[in-house]
Amino acid sequence: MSQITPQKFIFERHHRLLIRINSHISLFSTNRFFESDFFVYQRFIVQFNSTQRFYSLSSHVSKSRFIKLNNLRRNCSLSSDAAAPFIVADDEKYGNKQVISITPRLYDYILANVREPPVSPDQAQLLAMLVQILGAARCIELGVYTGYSSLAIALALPESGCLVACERDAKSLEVAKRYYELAGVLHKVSVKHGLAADVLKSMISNGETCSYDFAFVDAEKRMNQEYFELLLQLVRVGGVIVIDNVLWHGKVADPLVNDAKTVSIRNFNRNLLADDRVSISLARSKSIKPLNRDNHR
Ligand SMILES: C[S@@+](CC[C@H](N)C(=O)[O-])C[C@H]1O[C@@H](n2cnc3c(N)ncnc32)[C@H](O)[C@@H]1O
Repeated sequence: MSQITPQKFIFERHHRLLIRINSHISLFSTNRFFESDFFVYQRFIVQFNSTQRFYSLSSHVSKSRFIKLNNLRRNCSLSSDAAAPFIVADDEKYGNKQVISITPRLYDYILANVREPPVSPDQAQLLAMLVQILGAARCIELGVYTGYSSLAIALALPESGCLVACERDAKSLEVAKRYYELAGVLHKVSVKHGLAADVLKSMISNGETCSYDFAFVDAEKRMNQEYFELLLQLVRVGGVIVIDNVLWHGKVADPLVNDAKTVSIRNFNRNLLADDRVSISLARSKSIKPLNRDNHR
């Protein structure tokens, strides 16, 4: 149950977020800025080009501060050692999550592949916050595992909301369902056991196009392009699609790494950059998934 805590207390941890949604989304957390400065962006947030809105969740954050913080981050990043390895720690304090330094090479990759690199709070908070800001009622998650991120989404949904949670591994789903029940959100979650692409295709055939507000993609990385195309049909204009771990532990920026998964993520990132159907932003997260989860991808 401790996994639920960060989402439950999302508004009580004094994170100040400024989120701008017009041609892109910018996110940053002012009070966590300094401690998290050296961790990488790893998640694309995709929004359909439509709305011209401005959300300020903190009246204390001015635009000039935004610019100042961005400049500072840039200086810090550029001062890091070119020869430093990407992976700098496996920190017990953060549940043995792997953290990554921004080296000049990775930073260059970020600059070349995103329209604006923002800063964000940690993963589940970001998902829950996006769901709340969007006023999302219908969401999709691809890749549930034991339910951590889907729980964050389900908790942020209204009582009448619905999350389609898709996972190919039945055992993981059983664990997830136990936590949905314990958290009192089981009624909001429609669990789909199967391959994500097949589930999305059947949702399209069932006439569910343009009926979802939000999607989180965290399943088979090599399928990201296909998931994305299917989700573009299911998520409404103005909706948001979040794609996990697009920097792939920094490997996308390493020309010496050319395994199939890395190449496919690299190609997907490049395609997304050129895709004018959507606005994109790359959100930094403080932590990367625990190493042992890689076995499930
Ligand atoms: C990184 S884990 C998801 C973690 C989860 N989103 C969370 O934060 O707790 C990836 C999951 O995707 C599932 N998966 C991988 N390929 C899949 C596919 N083609 N269809 C459905 N699920 C898939 C794996 O079984 C694994 O449980």
